[in-house]
Amino acid sequence: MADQSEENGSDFSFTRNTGGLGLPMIQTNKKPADLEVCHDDSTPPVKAQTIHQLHSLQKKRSTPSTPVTASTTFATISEEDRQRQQLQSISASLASLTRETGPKVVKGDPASKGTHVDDHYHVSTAFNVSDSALKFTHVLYNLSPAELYEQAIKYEKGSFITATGALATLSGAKTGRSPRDKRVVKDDTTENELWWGKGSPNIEMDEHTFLINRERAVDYLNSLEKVYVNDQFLNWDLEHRIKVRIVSARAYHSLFMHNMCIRPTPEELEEFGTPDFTIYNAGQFPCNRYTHYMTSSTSIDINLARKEMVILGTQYAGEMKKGLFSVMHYIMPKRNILSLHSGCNMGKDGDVALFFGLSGTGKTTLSTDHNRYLIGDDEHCWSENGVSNIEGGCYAKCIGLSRDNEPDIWNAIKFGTVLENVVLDEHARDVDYSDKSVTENTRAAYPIEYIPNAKIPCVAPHAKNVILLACDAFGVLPPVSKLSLAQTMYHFISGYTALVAGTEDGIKEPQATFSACFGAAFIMMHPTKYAEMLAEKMQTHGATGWLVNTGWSGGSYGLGNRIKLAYTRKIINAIHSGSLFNANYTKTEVFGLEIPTAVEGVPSEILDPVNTWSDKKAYQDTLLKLASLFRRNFDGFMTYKIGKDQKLTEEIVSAGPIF
Ligand SMILES: Nc1ncnc2c1ncn2[C@@H]1O[C@H](COP(=O)(O)OP(=O)(O)OP(=O)(O)O)[C@@H](O)[C@H]1O
Ligand SMILES: O=C([O-])CC(=O)C(=O)O
Ligand SMILES: [Ca+2]
Ligand SMILES: [Mn+2]
Repeated sequence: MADQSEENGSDFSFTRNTGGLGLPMIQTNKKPADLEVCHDDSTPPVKAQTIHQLHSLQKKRSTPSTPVTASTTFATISEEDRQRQQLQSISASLASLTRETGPKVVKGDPASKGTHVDDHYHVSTAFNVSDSALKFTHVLYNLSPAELYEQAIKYEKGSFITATGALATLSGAKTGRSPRDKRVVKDDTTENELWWGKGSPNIEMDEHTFLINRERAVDYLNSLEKVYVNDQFLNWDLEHRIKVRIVSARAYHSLFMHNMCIRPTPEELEEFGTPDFTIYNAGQFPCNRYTHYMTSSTSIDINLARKEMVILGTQYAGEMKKGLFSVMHYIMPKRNILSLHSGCNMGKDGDVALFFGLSGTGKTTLSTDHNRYLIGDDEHCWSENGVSNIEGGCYAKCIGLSRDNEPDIWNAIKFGTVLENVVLDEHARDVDYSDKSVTENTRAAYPIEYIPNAKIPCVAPHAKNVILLACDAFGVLPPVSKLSLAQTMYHFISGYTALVAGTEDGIKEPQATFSACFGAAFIMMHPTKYAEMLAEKMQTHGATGWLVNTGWSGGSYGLGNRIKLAYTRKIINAIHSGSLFNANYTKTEVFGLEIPTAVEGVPSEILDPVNTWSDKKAYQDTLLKLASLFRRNFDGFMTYKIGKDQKLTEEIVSAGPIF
């Protein structure tokens, strides 16, 4: 400290003039009488007799963030009754289906003083006493990010606060979803309603097996000292909002869902009641491979009739996010609302764009746009009311993240954000976003309001542009093309992208992936059901379809390069502004795609990929190869009718490649 000499009441001071050499000389200021007792009485002492009392002074009761309205003051029950009802509801969620007793749940952290089991807010139905009914399961209910940070750091190895304040954590052995372990209960209803068999993501299981896994998860959770419970919402459209409860064993899971689902206000939480859907996440505990249907120690099981999902054997948090998305793909279309694996943003004039695409194609990157309002980055509903985000947060890929390329995402990685599987400096806690040591699928989950231009509530009018993103590692699809409605449907049903298989062991063939509706892993009904709804909505609202290749240019992977993000952004800007709609177009061979002759800010020669390949024969061969992969994939859909008459189906089929 430079200057303390003028501080009030100080007994000693450093002189300012040290002559610039060494430590300053100590001088006494006061008269000898003052020096008899050396004490600082500038502030009164703390009113605490013990260290416990001192600690208890630190915390005060939370107050509601919004004023309690007159109606709720009169209508509601006492605080005590409400707390009891809430615990009863949680206890019911955690109940075994085979025992009459338990579990006993109590609110609060078992580690903290003041949470006693004789607290009057606990529920016990222990008449026939069994061991499991004797113990209490502590419920950590809708904790705040700060509380969850403390829990994670104290109890979950591999949890760290990064230099920018995010919570870095590890998801364990699984660093991505396990689609082959995702099962759906086939009962009399779902047998007819859902898409089963070849190509479908719904692997069947029976009700009985589901109950075995549910019991396993519930017993595991109840055996723990404490569980986390999140009560939250899905879908910003209030008319179609869904209440979800997530029971989990890790603070990481609770904070992830806190960020990803819509966060209720304290008042909404008071009136929460019974959830519409419940997740039991017992991810640390495996399923039993002697159980029927189990093919690994991982099982993610959805039971639509019971409105429940069970997770065993994987801690990857994306299973919860995408499991709920699957559920929305069932509930919403039944209400004639289209669920979409897409990002969404809106311009200042209210023009709305949807960004479809498989993982890694740019939904999050391109919907997060400094010049537009963000509605959401990954999951939406399109209803009569317009477009609404399903979630309350974003889930961005972090590999290669840079401040320059993605400033808004970069800045969102701060206190409250969950950073999965990243590598950080052991001392400074700076994250190295280029490091793939744990996985290539490093991720950041943050509340949507961390993006400065997010629109809250996350709802928008009907879509004007429907942008299909494909990361084409073959390098033959044009950077942008304008699609007819039939072409949009053809490409929507195809759901193409091609990424590179293994980036490490030398150059490999790009891997073509076809995932119907750009999200086959999450749809529940047949793809044509969603396609039909999309066609109807696009027709009604006059939306234009676009195909944007965010992948390779100038050759396939290994020869060419990924299209510069800056160029893709220029293309997207031209779509938003309407200038691309009115541009001049030429038609490509084979795929019959309309490509613009010029886009502002983009070198014209890259707009037709043939120009960027030095080996024209190789280009032609690769183009035909990709076209035949498209045709082979689409064969599986040829027999399905789309829309009210056969005409649209025929148009869609002939909108594919011709060769
Ligand atoms: N031209 C480009 N356009 C879009 N993204 C690009 C481009 N070039 C590189 N990228 C990178 O590709 C990645 C796109 O990932 P993004 O998170 O947007 O995927 P996503 O479609 O949201 O996938 P998911 O559904 O798995 O979340 C980002 O890491 C981005 O930096
Ligand atoms: O679900 C995940 O793990 C990531 C994601 O958004 C996707 O794969 O579409
Ligand atoms: Ca994303
Ligand atoms: Mn996604």
